[in-house]
Amino acid sequence: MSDDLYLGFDLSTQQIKVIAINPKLEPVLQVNVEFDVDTPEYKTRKGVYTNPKLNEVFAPVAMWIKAFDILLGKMQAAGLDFAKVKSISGAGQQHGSVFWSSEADALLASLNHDLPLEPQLSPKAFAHDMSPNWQDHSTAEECDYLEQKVGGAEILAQVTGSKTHHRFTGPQIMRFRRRHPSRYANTARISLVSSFFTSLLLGRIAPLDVSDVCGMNLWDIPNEKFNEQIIQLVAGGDENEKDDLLRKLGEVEPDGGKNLGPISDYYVSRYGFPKSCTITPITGDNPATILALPLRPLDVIVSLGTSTTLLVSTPVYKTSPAYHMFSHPTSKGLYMGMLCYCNGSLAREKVRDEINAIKPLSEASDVWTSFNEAALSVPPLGSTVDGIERLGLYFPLPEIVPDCKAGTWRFISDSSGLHEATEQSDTPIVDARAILESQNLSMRLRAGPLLSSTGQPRRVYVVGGGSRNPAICQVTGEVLGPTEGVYRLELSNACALGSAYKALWSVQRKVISDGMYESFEDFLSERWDEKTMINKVDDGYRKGIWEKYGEALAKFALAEKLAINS
Ligand SMILES: Nc1ncnc2c1ncn2[C@@H]1O[C@H](COP(=O)(O)OP(=O)(O)O)[C@@H](O)[C@H]1O
Ligand SMILES: O=C(CO)[C@@H](O)[C@H](O)COP(=O)(O)O
Repeated sequence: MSDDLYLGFDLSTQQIKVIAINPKLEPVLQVNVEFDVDTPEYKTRKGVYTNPKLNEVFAPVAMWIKAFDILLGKMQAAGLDFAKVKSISGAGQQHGSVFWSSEADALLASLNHDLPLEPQLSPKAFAHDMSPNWQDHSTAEECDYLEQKVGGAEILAQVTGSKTHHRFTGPQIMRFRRRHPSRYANTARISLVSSFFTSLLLGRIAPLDVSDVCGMNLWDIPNEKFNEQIIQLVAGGDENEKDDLLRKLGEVEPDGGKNLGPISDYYVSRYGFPKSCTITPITGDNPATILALPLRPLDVIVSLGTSTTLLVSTPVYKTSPAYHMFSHPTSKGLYMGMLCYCNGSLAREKVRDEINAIKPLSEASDVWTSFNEAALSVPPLGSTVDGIERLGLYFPLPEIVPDCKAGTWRFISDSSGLHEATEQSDTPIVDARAILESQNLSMRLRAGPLLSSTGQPRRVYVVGGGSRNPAICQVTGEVLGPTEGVYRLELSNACALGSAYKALWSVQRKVISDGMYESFEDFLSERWDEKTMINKVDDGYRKGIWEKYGEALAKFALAEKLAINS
């Protein structure tokens, strides 16, 4: 076995990470750079800036480039032999856009290897210094306009895989054009975070990725092309404006395993990458996550990063305004179904901090100890002997699923129905279980139709920062009730890992016939060793408890309606 290396990067909300693997899929290096900590001069909080008055959330593009410079330096300091790197792929937080200036191509092509990247590209390579972030909720007007013009949420979902969403790139580009007309006019090309990162590695502006392009509300998934009606609406109305936006967006690369070309000479001279190192399209962080595991029908991944996402891989293109469909990142004919929640780990951290404020931590405990004790000390749904149950909704940020303003709502269910409740003396303790239950009840309510007739999964795989938490894993098992249990991917960087697998596959996939390659699924299943990669962290289905949560679904749906209408 050779000692070649394959890299998977991840440019996510709060950090940039890399995993290097060898051809046996074994990780040999993991390094990360945390934006708030390692690039403090940008003064972001959790990797972003917010403007609550306008519901805006955005991130400085220069910070990502600076963080990438730092990450490469850390990889060097860790002794990574860049000369052994055969291929690179990666993952980017989805939906964010980067607005390149007309100087970008020339600047990318003439990088001086004596200098870091950031001062050579920023600000001149960009028509706008910020990237709208997936947590942004500023495009209600644009979403309503597009939905009304195209004929409603169902039609948009059929065509683009999703109804309009505030964070999706089409509505975001439309708002950018209206608010910053001269910057839009000065924009030569628009990348997603994924193709922006591919461009940095290639030294030229890269095509959009086949899966990540589905997070824009612009791509006609069944017909595999941009939807010209929507493009024209986003671009401002006439044919010329439509063509201009199509030029700005550029091509979409249909093959997720494509060798896009060799790495830019900049990295060869500065870090010692081989000239032959290939760049494979960087995709979205969620599409890359499904590449980290050999998924079978009825398996779901729950990704517990800054966002919470539920992901399935399916051959059926069945759309609904309730969830998202994306083209699969490697396999034509397969699709990724997804639910995405804005209030994932940051909402859990808020409840955790409220509990820690009343229950000071002992030296031995970590920051999650009291939260976990609280979550597991309360019975399912906080039930009392006299049949009272408690539910809650915890949205410190406006939520995507359901589309709801920011707020916290607590409910009591008794024989007379569901009532909104005020805070009580045990509130933060009960909240610990209630927030985990409500996050899982919401997934169960909506993912059911994507799964079996009973809505019960075979396995739940948990990945991402929150998957290290045993209480979170247990409540996930209790509510979703997978028949084979809950498994944790031991490497918490699932999307970086899936990306590294994609880089390896792109180089080693066998040619089956003219233009046909060995599928990613076959390639991975042959090499993947369940015993070393995952651990069972919860038994999943518990008779009686799963059914109890099933009965609570209608009440939970009502609680959501009450919160939306409040
Ligand atoms: N033991 C833990 N329990 C619960 N949450 C955790 C734990 N460890 C890390 N996290 C959460 O994981 C989040 C980061 O996850 P990660 O997958 O790295 O996110 P991203 O890819 O979005 O940057 C943090 O917001 C943190 O709250
Ligand atoms: O908006 C979505 C998916 O639609 C988010 O999942 C982003 O892709 C950001 O992911 P993390 O930083 O939480 O990994």
